Parts: sequence; structure tokens; C-alpha cells
Amino acid sequence: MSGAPPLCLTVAGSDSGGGAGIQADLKTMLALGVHGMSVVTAVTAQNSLGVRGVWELPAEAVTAQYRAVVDDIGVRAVKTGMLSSAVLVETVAALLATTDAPAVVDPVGVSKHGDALLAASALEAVRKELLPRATVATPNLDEVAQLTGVSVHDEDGMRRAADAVLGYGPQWALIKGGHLAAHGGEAVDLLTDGTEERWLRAPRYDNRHTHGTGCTLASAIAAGLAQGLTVPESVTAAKEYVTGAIAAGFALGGGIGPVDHAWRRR
Ligand SMILES: Nc1ncnc2c1ncn2[C@@H]1O[C@H](COP(=O)(O)OP(=O)(O)OP(=O)(O)O)[C@@H](O)[C@H]1O
Ligand SMILES: Cc1ncc(CO)c(N)n1
Repeated sequence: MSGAPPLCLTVAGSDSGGGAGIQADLKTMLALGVHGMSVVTAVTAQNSLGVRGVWELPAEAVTAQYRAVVDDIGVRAVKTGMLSSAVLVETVAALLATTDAPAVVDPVGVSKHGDALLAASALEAVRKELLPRATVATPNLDEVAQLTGVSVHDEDGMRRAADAVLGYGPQWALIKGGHLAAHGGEAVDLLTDGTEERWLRAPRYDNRHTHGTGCTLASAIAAGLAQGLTVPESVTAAKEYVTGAIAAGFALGGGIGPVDHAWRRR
């Protein structure tokens, strides 16, 4: 009998299409060698064409799942994704406060198709209650604009965005430049804790099948933290993993296909 792998928990929404959300998180965790566990916050009826419906779970169901996992099994790192409403943001922030494990907060706002995954009324709770609990916050440029009002067009803008996000209290901000208009053929992200600044640069793939990039990156960071890596080490390894997954993203259905979580095994 061998020992258990490092324990990693995702608190996020279900994507029936299997490319993003809880499904992306658990696949990423498996691929990276940690034991993935899940707290479902909402169920989405979703495919390559968009989100057809969202059913949020009651706060008690979220709390019960979280407590069931943490009180018995334990966790080494937590990732949060789609939280849907102010009530669930507040519930999850309060739960994180009871857990002594690093938290990767992906402040999911909208899907790749522009479908809302977070109520506008929840933004203030994300700023005031969730971001202060984050070891690493991983907003994309749209989420940065929504949360801080900073609109980013270049690398200098990414610096201003990171400062604004850090102002809400996470230890580290990872500003994802995936949405930055073609940037010398690179996909550039900025990681900073306000003292050190690390630019992560990878080739930009001209592949439309990018469903799940953000979820995959955040879960991969959490997997690294669960394995005892530092934040910069986890983010560097996660960037390499998501870049490979995007390069291997495949067509599925009639719209945007998923990244390939199993790319290293093919
Ligand atoms: N075409 C691409 N080629 C390579 N890397 C990319 C590409 N698009 C995004 N990335 C990288 O993927 C990671 C996720 O960034 P992105 O901005 O796409 O997240 P996101 O918008 O939160 O994703 P999602 O739409 O799944 O929520 C970042 O490291 C980003 O630089
Ligand atoms: C459930 C879920 N979480 C996150 C995303 C982010 O793209 C998505 N599309 N669906």
C-alpha cells in the first residue's frame, strides 16, 4: 500500500461539456499527480456553443460538501472558480477562513461565450471577502476591468492591473494576458506579490479550441502548491502545462472545443 498523493480541492461550477469548471479542475489534478476533490457550487448545462442554463446550489449544500472533505480528509491546497452569487462568494470566503491551506482564487466572471457565471451583485463580495483570502488571484483582463476598473492594452497596463488587484489583499496576483491582442506571438502573464515581478511568456497558439484555459491554469497552480512548490514554482509549472494543453486543444461539437488535459500522455 502506498501513501496518499497530495490532496487538492476545487470549489467551482460543473461544466457538462467537460472542458472547464469542476471537470477541467479534476482532470488537471489527475494529470499533475494530486488527489482531486470537489465542492460543486452550481450546475451548468454547457457545451461548445455556450451556457444553456445555470442552477446554483444552496449555501448549505456548498458548506456541507466543503466540511465533509476538509473535516475528514483534509486539504493541502484549494482552488475556487465559478461562485455564481454574492451569497456563495461570502459562504466560500468564510469557509476558506477556517482552512489553513493556500487558496488559488480564479474570479470567474463570464464564459468564453460571454455567458455570465457571476452575478454583478457579487463583485463587491469578491473584492472585499474573497480576494483577501487568496494566496494567488488569477483574473483575466475582463475580470480585472470588472473588479478594478483598470483596462489593459499593454504590459504596462498589466502592471497597473496587478497593483490594483493586490490592493484587495491577495498575497500574489497573476494577471493573465491571454486576452491581450496578438502580442508578438506570445501569451504573456504577470505574476507579482508587489515586490518581485515575474513575466511568464509562452508561444501563443492560433487554436480556437481554448475552452477551459483559465480553470486549467488555476487548478494546475493549486496542484503545485499541494505538492509543496512555492507560488512562483507552481505558476511556472502551471503555465507550461496549460500551454501544452492549449497547443493540443481539439475540436468538439460545433463551437469552441476544450484544451487537452491529457496532452502529456499522448
Ligand atoms: N492562444 C493561446 N496560446 C497560448 N496561451 C494562451 C492562449 N490563450 C490564452 N493563453 C494562456 O492561457 C492561460 C489562461 O488565460 P486566459 O486569459 O485564456 O484565461 P481565462 O480567460 O480566465 O480562461 P477561461 O475563458 O477558460 O475562463 C494564460 O496563461 C494565458 O496566457
Ligand atoms: C462551470 C464553468 N466554470 C468556469 C468557466 C470558465 O470559462 C466555465 N465556462 N464554466
